[in-house]
Amino acid sequence: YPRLVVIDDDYLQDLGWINKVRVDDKAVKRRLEDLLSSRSVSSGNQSSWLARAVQCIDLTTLAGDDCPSNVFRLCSKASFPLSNELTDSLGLHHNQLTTGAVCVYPARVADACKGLNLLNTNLPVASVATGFPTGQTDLKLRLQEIKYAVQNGAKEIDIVINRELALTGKWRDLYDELVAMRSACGDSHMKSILAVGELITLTNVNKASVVAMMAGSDFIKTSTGKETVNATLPIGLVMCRAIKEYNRKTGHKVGFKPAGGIRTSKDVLQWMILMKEELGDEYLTNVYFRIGASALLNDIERNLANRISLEYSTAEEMPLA
Ligand SMILES: O=C[C@H](O)COP(=O)(O)O
Repeated sequence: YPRLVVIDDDYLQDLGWINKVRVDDKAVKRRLEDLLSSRSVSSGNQSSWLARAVQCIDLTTLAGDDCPSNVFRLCSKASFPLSNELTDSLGLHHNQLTTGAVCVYPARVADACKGLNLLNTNLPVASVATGFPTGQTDLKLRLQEIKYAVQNGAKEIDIVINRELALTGKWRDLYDELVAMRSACGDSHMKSILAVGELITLTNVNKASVVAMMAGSDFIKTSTGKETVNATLPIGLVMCRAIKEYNRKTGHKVGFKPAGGIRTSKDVLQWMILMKEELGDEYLTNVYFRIGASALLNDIERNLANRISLEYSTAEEMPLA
């Protein structure tokens, strides 16, 4: 594959690597054009790809008016994302398909755990933390927030990185903060949100990805969904290459989570093609691939229903999503 990320041969297993990275923006554009024009999912395979996409969704609600009842509804939807008719059409048992996780604010983690428990579903609860979405609080408070979410039952913590440190090139300080966050997560997985829309250059995206992985992130995640620019394919490609390079140099496999603005079946199929082509089939499973999305499931349901009945339902006909 063409090298998009250039790292000097004499790199060390330390932050010296970061200073030697640059991304060729034109090569990123070319690779994506090539990928999207030469690869597609055949019509006959789209239903199974979309079912797989459902399993990778971190079904998310991150709203100011979240409350126990809508979090319970989210948990129900995550536990039984498709109607019986749709699961039958996919040849699956009714309780065989769930989303990858539910994702909520720290104050709603206990509600989500209770809801999933009532539904008898063994799905992880992911919590955003560290002053999500901006991260603009003291480090001590950000670490306390992680611990609060973990104590309430979150098995995955979606932290936000400190953008000031990234934008001013203080990669060592960023690394130190992330190591402290990793430690606060304990046994829970850490997903590091880079807020790529605020990092200005693809080179910064690559550097932030590498620092986050070096600090022990289980996943790197594009965005909070609250920035002006969220998950885009060029940014995703750069992050995938960082994951690949990191794996090649260290043997560690880090997961990837695009999030923010992924709303249609067409969008998600493009992301899955990117995963398959850049990182391989393992990155089409929810062990290594998650999609942070609040509205995507609705469109997938409508798309699958369309394949059965040849009628594209309205969003209102799938109200729970
Ligand atoms: O992490 C998840 C994102 O906040 C979801 O963003 P979205 O509402 O654009 O799907």
